[in-house]
Amino acid sequence: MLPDMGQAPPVIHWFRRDLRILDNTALLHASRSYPSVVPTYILSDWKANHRWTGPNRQAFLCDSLKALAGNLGTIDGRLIIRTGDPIEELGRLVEETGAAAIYYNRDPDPHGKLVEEKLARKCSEWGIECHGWNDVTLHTPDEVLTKSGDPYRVYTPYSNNWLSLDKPTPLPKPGKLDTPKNLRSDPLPRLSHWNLDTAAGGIVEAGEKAALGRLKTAVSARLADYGGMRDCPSASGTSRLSQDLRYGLVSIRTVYRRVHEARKASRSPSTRESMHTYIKELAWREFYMAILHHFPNVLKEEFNPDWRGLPWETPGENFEAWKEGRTGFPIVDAGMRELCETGFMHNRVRMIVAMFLTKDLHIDWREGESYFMQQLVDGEIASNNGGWQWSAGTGADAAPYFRIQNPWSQSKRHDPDGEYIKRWIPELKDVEAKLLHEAPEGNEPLAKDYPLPCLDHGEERKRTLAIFKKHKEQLGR
Ligand SMILES: Cc1cc2nc3c(=O)[nH]c(=O)nc-3n(C[C@H](O)[C@H](O)[C@H](O)COP(=O)(O)OP(=O)(O)OC[C@H]3O[C@@H](n4cnc5c(N)ncnc54)[C@H](O)[C@@H]3O)c2cc1C
Repeated sequence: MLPDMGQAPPVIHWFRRDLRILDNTALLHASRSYPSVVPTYILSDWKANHRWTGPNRQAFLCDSLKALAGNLGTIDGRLIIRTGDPIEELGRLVEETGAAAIYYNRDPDPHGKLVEEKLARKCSEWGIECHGWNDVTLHTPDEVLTKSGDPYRVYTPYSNNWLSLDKPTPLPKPGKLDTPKNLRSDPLPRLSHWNLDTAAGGIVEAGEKAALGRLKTAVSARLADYGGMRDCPSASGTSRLSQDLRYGLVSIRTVYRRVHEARKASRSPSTRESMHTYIKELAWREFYMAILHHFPNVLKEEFNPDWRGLPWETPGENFEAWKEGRTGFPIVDAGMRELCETGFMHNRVRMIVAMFLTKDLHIDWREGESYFMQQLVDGEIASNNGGWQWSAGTGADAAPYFRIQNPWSQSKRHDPDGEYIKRWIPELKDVEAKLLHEAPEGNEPLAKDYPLPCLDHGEERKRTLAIFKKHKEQLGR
């Protein structure tokens, strides 16, 4: 039996990475253009193993969908969940509901874009409208180009241009959605839907309300000293909004606007400077999305052609030790354990562990990129690829290959009292802080049950320089 839909046909809003009702471009347009909206989420049906995701992000997705279903109820909407191929499932839903259009916010990832192209073709076959909106970024990749119309390859000129553009303002909450009754929905998913077992225990709370709470805390208590604290992994000095931006629990317009207004209202030059620094981080996010858009080959190869074909080592025992936080380098191990236990790692430490993997263990950045995608709740293809290629020295505007961070001095500089290290490595809680930032003398481990360093940083640094130099010479550069 067809659902009771009254006279006018409904429209489908296809939720993807915009799991909120406030300031949601496509949802607002759908609700304004049609009297009734079918809010839909299509679950993927891969099982157990995925190269690009894992239990932490899926657990956060499950909880965010649950929160979304609740929020939709407040505006007479009902979340309809289906499972499988999005085009087939949307086609079925169009048939069942007689929907006149599909609305969605565009996905910046290459796979998402292919699906959108296919959907547009299908919608014209089905004789219905198809409306995609930019919502994930403040500016699309094609809005921020050089004077000659080319994509930027370097961050600073990109960000100068990006900062100079007028920013879109947040949109209001939609009115009533009046989702047709009697539509079938699959149940809200649990991890078992993907045959996944358990996720990390320390994942931040999911859902739009929690994300707006984090934004409020960031603006009122963290960003005034962002410039001073953002490199201190033991402090709560950053916004912690990355997973919220990844799933669209809060919109980038709202984040920008709140920070921009707080900055304007502040009389303190250092607060204003800090908030400006924060806004420039939002530009890094869009820079990497623009790189992925214009140069999708970065997912397969090095952005900088000079470094394609470098001889990486086969991952072995040391790769496992890196993943498990057992390398004997306390700052590296603390970061990897934070990742395991919370699905998050502080940015400064991400850089340290990524450089350690590529420059000390000589393991291909793609191995680290994939492992991060499986663990991170905020796993974002563009930022993750950008971060890994930056650390490996192979990416757009990357650290030059010869600037190899020393994990011991990084640790001393950014975690001088060892607070972060001791938080994640309880075996080291009684070790004097200064000993955490240098290779232990002789063959004495820092503590019982904590391993000796798995390598000599000085030696591996020399090897890396030699490998990169030889590769460059072979290319005749
Ligand atoms: C190897 C490596 C892998 C990374 N992988 C990811 C990833 O998968 N997803 C992800 O969102 N970020 C990634 N980053 C960037 C950065 O580490 C995180 O965005 C940041 O730690 C999130 O914490 P926050 O929200 O408190 O950040 P804040 O310091 O509060 O920054 C605010 C927002 O700006 C954006 N941002 C900040 N720094 C960067 C950056 N360097 N590149 C791109 N965007 C940035 C994020 O959206 C972040 O939420 C990676 C960095 C490295 C070095």
